Amino acid sequence: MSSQHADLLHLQTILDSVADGVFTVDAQLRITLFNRAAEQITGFSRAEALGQPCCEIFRTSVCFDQCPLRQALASGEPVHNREVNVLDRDNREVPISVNAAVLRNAAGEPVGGVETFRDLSQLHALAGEIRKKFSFQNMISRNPQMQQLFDILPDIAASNVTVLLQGDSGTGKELFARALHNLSTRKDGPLVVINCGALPETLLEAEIFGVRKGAYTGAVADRAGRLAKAAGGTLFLDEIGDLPLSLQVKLLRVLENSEYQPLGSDETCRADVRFVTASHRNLAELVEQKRFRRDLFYRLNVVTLKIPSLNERNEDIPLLLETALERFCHKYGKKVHGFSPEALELLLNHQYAGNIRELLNIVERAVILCRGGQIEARQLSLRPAIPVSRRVEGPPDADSLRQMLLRHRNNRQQLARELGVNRSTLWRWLKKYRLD
Ligand SMILES: Nc1ncnc2c1ncn2[C@@H]1O[C@H](COP(=O)(O)OP(=O)(O)OP(=O)(O)O)[C@@H](O)[C@H]1O
Repeated sequence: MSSQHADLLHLQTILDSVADGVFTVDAQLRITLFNRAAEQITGFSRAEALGQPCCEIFRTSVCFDQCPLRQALASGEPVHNREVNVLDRDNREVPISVNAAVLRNAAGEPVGGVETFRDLSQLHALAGEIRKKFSFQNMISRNPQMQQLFDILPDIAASNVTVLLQGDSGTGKELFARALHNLSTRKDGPLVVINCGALPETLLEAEIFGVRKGAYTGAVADRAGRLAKAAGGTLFLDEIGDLPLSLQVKLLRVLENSEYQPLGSDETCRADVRFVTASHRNLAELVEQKRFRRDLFYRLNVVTLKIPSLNERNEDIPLLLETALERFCHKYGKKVHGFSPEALELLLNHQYAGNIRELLNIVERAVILCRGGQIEARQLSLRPAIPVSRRVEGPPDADSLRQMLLRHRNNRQQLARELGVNRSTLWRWLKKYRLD
């Protein structure tokens, strides 16, 4: 046996004792070594693999446009921890993490490459289990405060009590409202949502309480309000802090004796709804400022659930990112397996002023832009964080808002996205400064 052959056998024995899959290629990307773990993960035997172009044996989702080996050979730099899927011999997809590096001869010239890879199937299965464990009614959180809310939600839902949800924009208040409805005895009835900040006073009154024909010019027929539409179910009043004082009196009456009168009518109707309300503003403070009726406040906050902002539960960011990635890959038919280490670093340290809605927007945009197997930092286009003071106080000053609106050429959806708020919040801000 030549000494070169003996060296090769030694090397093969060493490689076979490694738990990760390892193969090497020559300059033409033909397989020259293939260890036991590589056989187990791909299902191909060493005899089948040796001498074959690596893309015929090691069939990954990135072979033709983002091959880690080609990239390492082209740049001379190793590629680390790239998550891809490999098709095994039976055409089953196996998730793996890949590293690639250049092999050089004694003179330092590239003569081929080495790829090592780890089977992530078990890790993924475990991640799925963890996600299941921390999911509740379409909401995901491992934060102890949120877990406590998940825990008490079924009892609160069953009690039919009026619930006030307090939390910043994008924290999931509407998801909580839906969960309260779905877990209640009214689940087979309708869940009707109305945003009290999105309509001017008269329209809002007509929307909630309904209109009788002739109540005002244009009211040519009777129109049922959301209170009537929600009969037998739940009425979710979002941004209740924006309800004008005149309507607060009317709502109080419904809460006290279930009675109301549609606009332009003397007839008294009975309401059969469960109320859930939400506000990103502190209602108790609005009461002190005399902008919200104290008696209504006490009626609404029989049970108040405070939903923490995403900054108060950073531990949720990885799970949310992973779920969002899966959701948007499915929506756009893309195969993106993860985030590059730099992208992940940015995402984990970002201040999500728009909370979960902002996180979802960032991932959605990145998935749309992503061409390779993973999301890169440049696809995130993270805007600088909005200062905390602005987040809590509300809109930027009138001038800044006007300039931002101009910059987005009046496209409110884009502007709302930049500010990390929903469109109705932006609508209120524009109205406040008469920019609407
Ligand atoms: N815990 C969560 N897990 C997964 N997705 C979530 C979670 N919380 C919120 N989301 C998602 O984030 C987005 C915003 O949530 P939602 O509309 O419920 O927030 P909100 O507090 O009602 O916002 P706003 O006050 O601006 O109306 C939605 O797409 C929702 O599905």
